[in-house]
Amino acid sequence: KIDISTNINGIKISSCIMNASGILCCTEKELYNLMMSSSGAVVTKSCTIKPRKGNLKPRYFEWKGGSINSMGLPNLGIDFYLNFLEKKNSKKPFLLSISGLSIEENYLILRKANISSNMNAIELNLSCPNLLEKDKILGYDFSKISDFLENLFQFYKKPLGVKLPPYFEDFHFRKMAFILNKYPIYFVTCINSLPNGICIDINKESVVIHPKKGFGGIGGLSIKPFALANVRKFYTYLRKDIPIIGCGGICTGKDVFEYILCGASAVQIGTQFLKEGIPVFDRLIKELITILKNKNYSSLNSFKGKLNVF
Ligand SMILES: O=C1NC(=O)NC(C(=O)O)N1
Repeated sequence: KIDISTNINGIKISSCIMNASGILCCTEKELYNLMMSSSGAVVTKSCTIKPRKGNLKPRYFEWKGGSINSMGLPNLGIDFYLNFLEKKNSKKPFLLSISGLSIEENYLILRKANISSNMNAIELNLSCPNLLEKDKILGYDFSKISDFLENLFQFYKKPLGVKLPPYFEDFHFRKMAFILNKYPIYFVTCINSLPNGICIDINKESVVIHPKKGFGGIGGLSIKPFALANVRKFYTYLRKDIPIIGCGGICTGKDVFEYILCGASAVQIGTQFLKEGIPVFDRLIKELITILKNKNYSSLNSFKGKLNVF
């Protein structure tokens, strides 16, 4: 019997494969579909204090190498998601993603969330690259994050994980891990999209998305090597009791296996979920189980983090 369930700091997740925040997880129907699907958990669209329309369209584009997006956090507002969580009657774990446009807005949202009992954890998005109102990704401002988390954990005592942007230099991984290791961080999700790429349509000789002169977050196949590296680095530098959720370019069961091998305890599916829809979860589960069977592994712990290096 192959067991692909996982445990994120006490949150038991039946299957280690779930959706990534932002993909088909904004409206009541989308959340209901995810709740009834084989996704191990439901991660909601990052929300703000008020509903938000998001950036002008076209704001999403796919090509064989992945996706580019500048959605701009379109969402139904924190009250909608808290209300949905109160009403839901499913046992499936929910990660409520939040992304205030300012530190103060994050406090406001978290104070509201502090009252709700029906979510399993917050996924604090520190890495949205597509906000016209801001020129900096919070995840790259180490001193601001440090102050923010210091204040946040004075009043927020419920399970809370963070969603990080990609880092590229060892010094940055060490710096970020040093900050996170000071706090009761429930999990770390690596990575959000690669910020500010552009894709071009040579027929029109133009960019393919409207906002920010065509610059947007890159997701899908082409970012997997960077996402795997971020999982591996944080697995190396974070406290051993902080589980890592891998995200970025997962298209097959083999990709899921690679993330667990790097140290991830679970994975999130973004671009491929948007391309394939709800059936992606059953396909990835089947493919992962086949790989574990062929390798004679009975659970994720048989090989989690055991990446060989030369
Ligand atoms: O955190 C985010 N990452 C993205 O790639 N896009 C969305 C968005 O723009 O709403 N947010």
